[in-house]
Amino acid sequence: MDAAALWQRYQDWLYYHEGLGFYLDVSRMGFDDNFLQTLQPKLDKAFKDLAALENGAIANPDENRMVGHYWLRDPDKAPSLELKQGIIDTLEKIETFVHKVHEGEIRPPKAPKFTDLLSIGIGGSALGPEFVAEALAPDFPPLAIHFIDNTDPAGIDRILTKIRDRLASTLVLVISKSGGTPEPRNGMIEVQNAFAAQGLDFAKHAIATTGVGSNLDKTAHSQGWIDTFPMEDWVGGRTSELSAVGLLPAALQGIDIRAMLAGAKEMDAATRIPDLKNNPAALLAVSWYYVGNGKGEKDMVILPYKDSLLLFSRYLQQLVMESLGKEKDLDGNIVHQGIAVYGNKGSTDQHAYVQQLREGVANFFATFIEVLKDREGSSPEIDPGITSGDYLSGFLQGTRKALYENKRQSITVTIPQVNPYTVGALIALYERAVSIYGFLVNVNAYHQPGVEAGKKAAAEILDLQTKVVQLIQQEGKPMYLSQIAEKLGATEDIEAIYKIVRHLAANDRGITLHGNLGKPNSLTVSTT
Ligand SMILES: O=P(O)(O)OC[C@H]1O[C@](O)(CO)[C@@H](O)[C@@H]1O
Repeated sequence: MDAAALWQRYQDWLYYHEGLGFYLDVSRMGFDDNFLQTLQPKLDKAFKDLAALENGAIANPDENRMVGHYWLRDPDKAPSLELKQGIIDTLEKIETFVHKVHEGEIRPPKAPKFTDLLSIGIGGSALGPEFVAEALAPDFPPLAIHFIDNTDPAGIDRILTKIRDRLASTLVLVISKSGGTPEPRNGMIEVQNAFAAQGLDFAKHAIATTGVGSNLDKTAHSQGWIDTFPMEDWVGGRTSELSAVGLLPAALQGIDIRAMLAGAKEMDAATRIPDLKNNPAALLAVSWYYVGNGKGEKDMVILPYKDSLLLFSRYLQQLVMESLGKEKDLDGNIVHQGIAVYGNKGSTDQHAYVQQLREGVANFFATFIEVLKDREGSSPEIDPGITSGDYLSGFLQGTRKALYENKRQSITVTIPQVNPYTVGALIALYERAVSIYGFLVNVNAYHQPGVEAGKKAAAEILDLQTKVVQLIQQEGKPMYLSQIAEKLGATEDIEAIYKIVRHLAANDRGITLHGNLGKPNSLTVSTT
């Protein structure tokens, strides 16, 4: 396509939303009118299905749940007065609580005010709060946030060491919808130990966001924690940033949560329009469908040219991959759907993996996230008439052009600046695009059976570990791995047994390995 035709295509397809100051450019995706015509019936159906979803249809058949994250920013859209009131009440409760914490009315027993916030959660109960903290937290927030988002002991130590001197003024927020996920439970217990070691009353520092009636909810109530906040049944983890999950930590950091909700509401209104050219979420979903043949054949590389949006790709990774990565479609056919997502930030990535994007395997499409405003205040000139921001902008344009010249397709999302309003809008945009794409490829975007399988397998390993240790202790003499496996009636699990004892031995857990470490069959295992 020559320059004039490309410029025309750019203008023909440019989406602009005045209220949000938001642009979407899909001109560098190669679809044509023919393709769009073919897809139109599916798209019309997706619009209808999505409207039904927003009206309260059961969209998650195997869990018999509604999917209502859209109602969080527009409670009038909730399908019942009770749900609407619940949303309003939770928001007010968050604001009242946060005000009291900031004013020192809710305070720790041994300090005048809370100074730090330790958020414990994983997946959807961490990625949104982490992304928003990185994007929006003020430089000197009323409470500085820290995250424990894994069961890595060294990772937990790192955070606890960092806040050791301020534990007495740390508010701990445990987030878990199910209230039974092992990683946050482990984090919570480790943090409880750290509080106990300093003679601090953990319960007087702790709050939880969780499903009403969950184990975590029960623990919080029975131990007399400061408060609990509900995570509604109809909000999935990966779409929970604008529920109490994300709003509470954001507000505690001094982020304007009403503006986040307003941005999302405005984007929801824009993406509800059943007309491709006037609906940015549909434009995204259709572009993804086109480029990956409706089978996710191309990876989505997210390139935000703004440091504060660094974690957007990690956030989107869960939203997109946990929603769309499915073995079966809604009719039970094996489809192995999904779109792989990765990314970091520009222009940093240009010095890392953009070389491959331009010249290597063409298995991706890029999404540039452009922010028009460089910084608050004026910029010094680096070269005559040129600022650092001009460089950043130039690098974005240059990379987009270089990719296009090599037949690598791209989308460009442009926002005026990074603020609560635009971040709320970005979250809503991708939530809706994922929903539409899910309907286009006919998968249930609201469950995650694959993750459940991994959790089950992990629980079996821990069960096996208990049995292995008991056996070695009972036998009281060195045993070969094959003997352990046989005695436990677990010959198929010999590799797992080997890895269990190797891990225990590496951590001085009362197990020793003798023999050639490179030849597992030669090893004997005994108590230390
Ligand atoms: O909030 P919870 O119940 O602890 O779950 C955390 C995460 O785990 C998952 O269920 C996957 O295992 C995610 O969908 C969820 O965001």
